Amino acid sequence: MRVSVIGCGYLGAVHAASMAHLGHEVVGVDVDVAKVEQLAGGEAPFYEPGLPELLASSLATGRLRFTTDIAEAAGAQVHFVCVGTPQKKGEYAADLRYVDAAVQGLLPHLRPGDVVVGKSTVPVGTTERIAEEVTATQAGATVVWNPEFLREGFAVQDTLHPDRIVYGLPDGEAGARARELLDEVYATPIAEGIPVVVTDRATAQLVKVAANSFLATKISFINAMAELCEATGADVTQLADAIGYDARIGRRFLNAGLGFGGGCLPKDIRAFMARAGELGVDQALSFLREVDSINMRRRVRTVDLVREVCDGSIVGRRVAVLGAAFKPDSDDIRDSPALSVAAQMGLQGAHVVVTDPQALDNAERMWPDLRYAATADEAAKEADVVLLATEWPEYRDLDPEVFGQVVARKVIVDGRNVLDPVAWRRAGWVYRALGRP
Ligand SMILES: NC(=O)c1ccc[n+]([C@@H]2O[C@H](COP(=O)([O-])OP(=O)(O)OC[C@H]3O[C@@H](n4cnc5c(N)ncnc54)[C@H](O)[C@@H]3O)[C@@H](O)[C@H]2O)c1
Ligand SMILES: O=c1ccn([C@@H]2O[C@H](COP(=O)(O)OP(=O)(O)O[C@H]3O[C@H](CO)[C@@H](O)[C@H](O)[C@H]3O)[C@@H](O)[C@H]2O)c(=O)[nH]1
Repeated sequence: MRVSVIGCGYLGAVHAASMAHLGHEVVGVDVDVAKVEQLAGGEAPFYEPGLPELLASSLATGRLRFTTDIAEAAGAQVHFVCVGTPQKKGEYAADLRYVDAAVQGLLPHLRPGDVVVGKSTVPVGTTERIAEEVTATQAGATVVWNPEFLREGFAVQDTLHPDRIVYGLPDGEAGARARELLDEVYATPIAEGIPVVVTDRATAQLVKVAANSFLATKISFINAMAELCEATGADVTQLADAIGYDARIGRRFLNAGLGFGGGCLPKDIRAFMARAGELGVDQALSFLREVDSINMRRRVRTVDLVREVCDGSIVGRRVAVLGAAFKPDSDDIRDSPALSVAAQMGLQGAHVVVTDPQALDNAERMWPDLRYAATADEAAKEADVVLLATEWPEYRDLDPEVFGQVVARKVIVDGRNVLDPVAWRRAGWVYRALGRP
């Protein structure tokens, strides 16, 4: 099938390459000239394991191309909208200007029978508004919502083998026809037995933000327990293991530490709260305000913990921050807890040196005032304190004996609760963590 993918960022680039991999004829469209050139040349514009190989194999089939010209979307039967929906400046609400521009750009190129498939995360009600705009210009086109649940770092695997596929369809013949096309698009994962949940459009939009709200709540729940553990000398990692054995609770997403960041969870829970307010049901989501506060408090607590191990002042202290990305296996620094804490400590007078295996270029662009080093050893040279902020495997696997020779003082704050306190203490380190004695 011929498909277009509008917006080729973390979501769209993987989606475009994956659709070509599944056998479809794909044109990826983006307004960013440099990104399109990179993608067309087979180069991934960001770090995502497996994407360079998928791009290379999909480009080699001749079924995948990239362009900045939206007119080249003409002729595709299915148009995936994958542009960004960031948080508005100074507000909780989502900024829908990119979705609106993408749809406006697409309108003149739609033909009867075309299906516009929203994949971006949008406030409930957006689809219906867009559907009105689309049908006013091209009455024979249909708008559906097919939210995306991929995780960065696992984006290729999650796109090709998702946990579920959700179709938000309009009623009647148009919905039935769109479903046929989507079944054809996802024929391979469907044949693998991936469940397809067919809903109305409002439900599909809500499924996405509900899922992210649940994940954020689970993380903040365990981080709230970490606050209790800090007040009582208990250990949040053991607590998480113990409650996680209960199959109704589950251990995943109960890793306490610096909290959640990234281009999705923080802005999605805020946009959801804003939308609930517009709908007059803000009380229903008032708990998300607490989820957000617990999460942001972890960043403040981390700076305090570093101050504590510096005998009350970080002014002039050398702090090595291991990690800049919002999570391992990604170079994404959007709302990164690691950089947020690094910047705070810098503002408070510490000499901060940040390192990361993949995110240094992005970090330097966004936070030019921080100092950076290529490796953990370089960052930690003569450091008074090391803060593990993003749990990349190379930081989890550091040998405390060897690493101890680099630093000025053997003091480590484990912001992700991934190091073995016994091994680090045995090697002479002062080991501190969030929610752990
Ligand atoms: N990143 C993820 O893991 C992920 C997962 C699921 C859902 N989502 C959702 O997907 C959407 C995209 O997220 P992302 O992380 O890929 O963002 P991103 O910023 O990486 O990518 C967005 C892309 O859209 C392009 N763009 C903007 N306006 C355009 C236009 N008018 N025409 C064509 N291209 C345009 C930008 O240049 C950019 O390359 C968001 O709604 C996000 O919430 C993201
Ligand atoms: O136990 C945990 C699990 C995660 N995190 C943090 O939570 C954030 C988000 O992690 P994750 O959900 O793995 O990353 P994303 O790639 O942002 O994926 C989320 O956001 C995407 C965009 O909406 C969705 O598609 C995914 O399903 C959803 O997991 C990161 O900062 C993690 O460090 C924790 O602090 N503790």
